[in-house]
Amino acid sequence: MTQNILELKDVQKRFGKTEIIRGLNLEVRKGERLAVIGPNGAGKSTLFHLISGRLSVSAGEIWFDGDRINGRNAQQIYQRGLSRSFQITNLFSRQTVYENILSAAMWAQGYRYTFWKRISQLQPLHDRAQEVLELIGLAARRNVSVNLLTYAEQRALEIGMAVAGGGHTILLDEPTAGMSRGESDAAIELIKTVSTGKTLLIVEHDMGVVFGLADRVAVVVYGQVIACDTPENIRANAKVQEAYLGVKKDQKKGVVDGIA
Ligand SMILES: Nc1ncnc2c1ncn2[C@@H]1O[C@H](COP(=O)(O)OP(=O)(O)OP(=O)(O)O)[C@@H](O)[C@H]1O
Repeated sequence: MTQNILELKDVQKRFGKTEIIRGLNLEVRKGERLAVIGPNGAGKSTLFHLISGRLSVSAGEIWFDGDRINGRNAQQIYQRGLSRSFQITNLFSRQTVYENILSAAMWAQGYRYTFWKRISQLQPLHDRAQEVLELIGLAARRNVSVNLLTYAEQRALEIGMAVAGGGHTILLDEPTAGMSRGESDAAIELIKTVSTGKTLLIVEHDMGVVFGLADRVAVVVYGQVIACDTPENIRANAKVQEAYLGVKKDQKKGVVDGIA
């Protein structure tokens, strides 16, 4: 029997009068790697904000690990085991790599940054921060200010901060955006490593990353999931090819082959 770790039931999100998420249903299985793809503006990031508690739903239900989580705040959801990536803009750019990882681990435990001095006594959090540093390959950059890291290193740090809290489910929003092919390949390996034994949801535009990582792919178009299936079946799905790309297969075959 398949166990779902996350379920979205008829979720809606409006900004003012504009409906962005329009009755979205999605089931995520425990331990799977699920990629969320779709055209620009389809609502993928909004969907992640709803799941992680950064935004509240206008209607519908979100269930995570047996609990209804819509209505709970981001930290409560994080503490239940759902970690999401921090954007670069959320990193403390003048703090070191280590301090950023430690801050993320602290936040997951419910500490605020003002507890900084007392945290030196909290050895388990330091141990966790060191473990994550090694996991993401930044141990040698431990004491470097974040603003001196390369772009790829900053993205790796974001992933590290997402997993620092030890959540069993990880949300990553476009973790390879702006990377070269080589950097993306390294990021795929890193994401595989950090998500081993966990559930992963990833919003991703790069189809090489999607097909290199995902067990299943959910296609979001105009605020709804129009298909959720294995990469092979998504590749062959005519509805996806038309709706996702907005073209008929014979009109733009090369591009369709690109996604497929
Ligand atoms: N806070 C907000 N207020 C009003 N409109 C918003 C807000 N956040 C997002 N939107 C709108 O919702 C729509 C979906 O945005 P979202 O960022 O979720 O799409 P996306 O699928 O992640 O797009 P992309 O692939 O380009 O990142 C867009 O039209 C966006 O302008």
